[in-house]
Amino acid sequence: MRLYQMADAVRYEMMNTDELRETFLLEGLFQPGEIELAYVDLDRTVIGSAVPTKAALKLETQPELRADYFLERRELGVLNVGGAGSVVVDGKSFDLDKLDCLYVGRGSKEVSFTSKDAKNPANFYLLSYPAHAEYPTAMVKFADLKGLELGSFETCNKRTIYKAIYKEGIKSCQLVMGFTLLAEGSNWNTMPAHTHMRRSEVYFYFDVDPAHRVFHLMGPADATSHLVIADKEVVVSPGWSIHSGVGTKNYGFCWGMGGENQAYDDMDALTIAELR
Ligand SMILES: O=C[C@H](O)[C@@H](O)CC(=O)C(=O)O
Ligand SMILES: [Zn+2]
Repeated sequence: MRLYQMADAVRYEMMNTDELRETFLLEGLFQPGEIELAYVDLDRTVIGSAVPTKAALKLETQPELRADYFLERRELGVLNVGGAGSVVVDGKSFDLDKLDCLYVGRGSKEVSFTSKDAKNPANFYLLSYPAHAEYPTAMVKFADLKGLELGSFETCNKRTIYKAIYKEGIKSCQLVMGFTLLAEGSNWNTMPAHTHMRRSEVYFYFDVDPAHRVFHLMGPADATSHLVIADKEVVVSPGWSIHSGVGTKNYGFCWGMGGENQAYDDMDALTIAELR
């Protein structure tokens, strides 16, 4: 498992492009036939991917966790952004089509991933945090999610927010997770931007056209930087950082958070005019 140590807002100010990318950006996830995992010291986040092809992939415990099994002290969110697949949790199978989301509760001993068609494999995005209690494993289908419409065509930020794991949805200890789809012709996410010191956030960009990129904005409001990112790359956003992006074309992204306070709208809002 790769280990990431987050920089604070002081070190951030001194970092060049390569250092920002090495610290805050995760590349190279979603390898066919593999499970990839990264451990981030901030909020003890584990970020990963599972792309099963012909054989099932098993979520094994990792030496760095010092745990008998992966979810001994953790909970897990799974979002499928690929072809149809299944997640089997302690013998119970959940079928996930594209944009279906699964919560796997603490204490689940065996988790494995399969694809229906190895030629169009499932792409499971994984996000895990420590958990103090067990909540039931539960799935929510994309079709059953009620979208929240935000933004407008005039400001190029028309998008729909789908909340899956949160206070009024699937229950969890600290994980809050959902995804946002940009309308065609809109390219700004999370603008006006915000911070939330109570939670760190992880942005996983998907459905980014291979010829296009998203300019992800980060940093404190008065000292922003950007990371140019391609499809299926992930940015870690500490509580002091804004997290917003503008694509050269529309795209989707999964947002997930760990920390305290699961109220989705617990955000410290910034005006556009405050940004530098
Ligand atoms: O804390 C919440 C998150 O930053 C996102 O949910 C914001 C988002 O998806 C958007 O505005 O497009
Ligand atoms: Zn946020």
